[in-house]
Amino acid sequence: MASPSLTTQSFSSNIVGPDEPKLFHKEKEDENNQILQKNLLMVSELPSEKGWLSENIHLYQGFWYSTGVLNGLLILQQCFQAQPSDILLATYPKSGTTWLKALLFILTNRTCIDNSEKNPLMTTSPHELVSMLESYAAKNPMNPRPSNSLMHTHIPYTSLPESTKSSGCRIIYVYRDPKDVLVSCWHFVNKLKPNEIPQISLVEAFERFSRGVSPYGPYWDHVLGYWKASVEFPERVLLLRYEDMKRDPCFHIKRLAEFLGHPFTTEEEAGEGLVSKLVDFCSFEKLSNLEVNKKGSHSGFGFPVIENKIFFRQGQVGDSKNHLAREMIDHLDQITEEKFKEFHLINTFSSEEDEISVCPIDNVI
Ligand SMILES: Nc1ncnc2c1ncn2[C@@H]1O[C@H](COP(=O)(O)OS(=O)(=O)O)[C@@H](OP(=O)(O)O)[C@H]1O
Repeated sequence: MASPSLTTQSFSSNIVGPDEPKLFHKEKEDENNQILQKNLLMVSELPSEKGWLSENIHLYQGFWYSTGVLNGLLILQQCFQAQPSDILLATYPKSGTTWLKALLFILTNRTCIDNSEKNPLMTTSPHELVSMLESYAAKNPMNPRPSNSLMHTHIPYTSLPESTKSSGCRIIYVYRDPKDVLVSCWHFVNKLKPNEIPQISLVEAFERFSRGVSPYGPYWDHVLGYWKASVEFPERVLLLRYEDMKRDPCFHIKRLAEFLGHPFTTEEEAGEGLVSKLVDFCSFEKLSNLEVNKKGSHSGFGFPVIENKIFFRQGQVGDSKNHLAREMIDHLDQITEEKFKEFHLINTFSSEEDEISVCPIDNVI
């Protein structure tokens, strides 16, 4: 039997609709601008560096953010109210967000998994179905809570709004080999950037990523924040690793369902049951080949139009070996070892790297 849905799905947004009186629009716009101005003043006093795209990024509470994201984060810290039934997916960028958004959406709406129009994932990007909190808050500063209880953020654990910790809401954190994260992020940023902005080279991206100066970086502190929380509050924070999920997705989906308090039934787990259907539907091959993800677009991250296809590239473990030189790989592995050693997260990525053939350094662009 299918388990009940965990979320009340409503695809309406909290943005003022077209029927609202013009005056209301104007007042709302003025209020939004006041909040923005106040936050910008605060941001202007923070340490800044050149970002991966054209604009500067700022150091706030030990992590780097673009101005728009930081504005969203400040709004969330000021007034976001989490509910105990909320489910928050947290990730460092390019660690499996799109995949987990799709999986969690289906997991919490188990009745609608099929290839018909009734399944929202057939026609809508996972990024539209599961809102990113900081981006939503920047657009809706007076009411920064999306209507769905399934939400996503890239914000590090230590900077999350207090209510996400005190409410007891569930947090699922996915992390991935930092070398693959760097390469995925570099490809993404260069696809996202407007034509008039020059590309960031991989060497430059590597240098900044290694120093921790990357969007929401340092990567290592990001992972450790959630790792520590999962050790302290295992009933509230679940850590998943992209590579483990690729190896045995069914096993980890079952873990996920149990963590959310809605384990699968024996029937759902068996053979071609719901678990394997769900895993197949959310696989890279299936999702990336849906019409909506090949041809569709949505707005977000401060961009009016983002093509859905740029969230799907290869979906493989270890692609970084095709881009990074041996020296770069060794350097990133060394940082990972130093940072993670005392927390027993050491060498979690070594098995993928044993038989790698790597790019000569001169070939890295
Ligand atoms: N369904 C599925 N299964 C496995 N892997 C997938 C899936 N969908 C997307 N991807 C790969 O995930 C990478 C994008 O990361 P994110 O989704 O975290 O990006 S973002 O933070 O939301 O921008 C990016 O990784 P790379 O291919 O290495 O660049 C995507 O290809």
